Amino acid sequence: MTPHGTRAGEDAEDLDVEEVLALVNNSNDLSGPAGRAETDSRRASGQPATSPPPDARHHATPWPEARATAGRAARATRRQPVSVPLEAALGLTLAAPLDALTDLPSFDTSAMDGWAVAGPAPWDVRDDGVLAGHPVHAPLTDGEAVRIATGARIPPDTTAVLRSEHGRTDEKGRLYATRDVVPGQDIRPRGQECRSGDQLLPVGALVTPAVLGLAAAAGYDTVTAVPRPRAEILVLGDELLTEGRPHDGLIRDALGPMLPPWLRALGAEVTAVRRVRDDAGALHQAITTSDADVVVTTGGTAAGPVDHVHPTLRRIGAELLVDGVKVRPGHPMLLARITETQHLVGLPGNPLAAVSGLLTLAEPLLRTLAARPAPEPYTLPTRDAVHGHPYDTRLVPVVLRGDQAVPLRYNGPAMLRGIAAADALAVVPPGGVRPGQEAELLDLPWASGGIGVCFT
Ligand SMILES: Nc1nc2c(c(=O)[nH]1)N[C@H]1C(S)=C(S)[C@@H](COP(=O)(O)OP(=O)(O)OC[C@H]3O[C@@H](n4cnc5c(N)ncnc54)[C@H](O)[C@@H]3O)O[C@H]1N2
Ligand code: MOO
Repeated sequence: MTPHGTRAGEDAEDLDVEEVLALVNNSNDLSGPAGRAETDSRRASGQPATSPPPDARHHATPWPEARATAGRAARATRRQPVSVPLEAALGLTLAAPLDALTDLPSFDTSAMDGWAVAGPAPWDVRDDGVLAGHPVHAPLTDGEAVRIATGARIPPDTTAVLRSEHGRTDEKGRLYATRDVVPGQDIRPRGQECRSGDQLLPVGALVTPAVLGLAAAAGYDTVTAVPRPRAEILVLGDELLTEGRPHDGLIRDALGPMLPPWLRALGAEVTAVRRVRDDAGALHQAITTSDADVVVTTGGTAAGPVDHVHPTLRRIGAELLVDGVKVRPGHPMLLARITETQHLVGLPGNPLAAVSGLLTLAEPLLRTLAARPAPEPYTLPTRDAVHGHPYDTRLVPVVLRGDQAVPLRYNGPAMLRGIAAADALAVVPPGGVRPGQEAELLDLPWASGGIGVCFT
């Protein structure tokens, strides 16, 4: 069982994601300005949630603001902490403090292979020995020694542990030390690392492989954590093939294979990947029957004859939080609140535009739902000049070489060749960057070396 630590009189089980996030990320002002306040006041006034009229859609959101809005969007969503077996907890955020369930070490322990000795040398060595995992041994009396292994319990009344390389026996089998013996040497006293009840890690800590080890050592079988947000992927497009080579105007679905592991790396549990034909009724059915925290659609965000995402969101009365972003590629991306507890991220169909939507909208949204801390922003000089868009931010695949970001070719919206070789995306402001100019970088989950590399 997992204990329920308390914080200032609160039951940890009552902590919701918002509180955990506040603890994880308390230096950021996440209370947020416009978007949230506007949403809340609209709700409070009882007005129906509606998308803006079509003629307002060209008022795309600036890229930094779109990310901030996505990061704030889920803050009001209450998600109850869950008890998770250690083997399933990697990458989650602790929703209760990790308090030691035992002293560590939980008994006086030998730090070395050698002898437990009592009193001054020489010592008569007992016939038996003490191994790790053995129960308590009979007390030693002065002048006695017993062979002992690293990790074994120290017999009562032991003065010190003599390492095997620091002892020699005479012809009568008596043991001598070849250097001074300091009382207590090479004994790890019970409670040296912690006492039962000590807080080992606070609420908000990320469960890393090391945390799993610490939790196990401290007696845990489960930890109390923020659950992984559940994401369902709806792949739209009648032109998509799931196998073989493109033919007769049909193309391979590149997003079906790419999105599930990417979303997992961003902290989501992917519950399903469903292919939805270009039919408004089918899309309506798929969205309204989903029980995922986040529905991710691909394609159908623009204004073509079979682009059904906007009309469907209007039909269900979804609240459009972001409707188009001033970013290239990916400008038709969108974020909507479809129920009190569910969001929809609409990724454009062009594959690199979809990646842009993942990093712009899905990443901050999932991060908030999972109560993960925001990555520290960082910049590097770009080796080469990168053309900018006149008004919009560009996201350009780069490889990191030394302390420089090297822009890659094949960075068009429909291309994956650049991103497949990349370490990061460079954020290129309107107007572009000159050679040697610093640009912000968004690490790709597998290149960052962070917990995200664990595609569990
Ligand atoms: N009149 C306008 N047309 C378009 C605009 C615009 O502003 N005005 N924006 C363009 C941009 S930019 C993008 S990006 C796309 C976004 O289109 P949709 O989200 O509606 O996506 P689709 O039309 O369904 O597909 C676009 C493109 O991507 C291919 N695709 C779709 N899904 C997949 C997939 N799973 N794997 C691989 N490729 C996929 C699809 O076949 C199309 O070629 O709109 C532009 N048009
Ligand atoms: O979003 Mo589109 O793919 O910019 O070019």
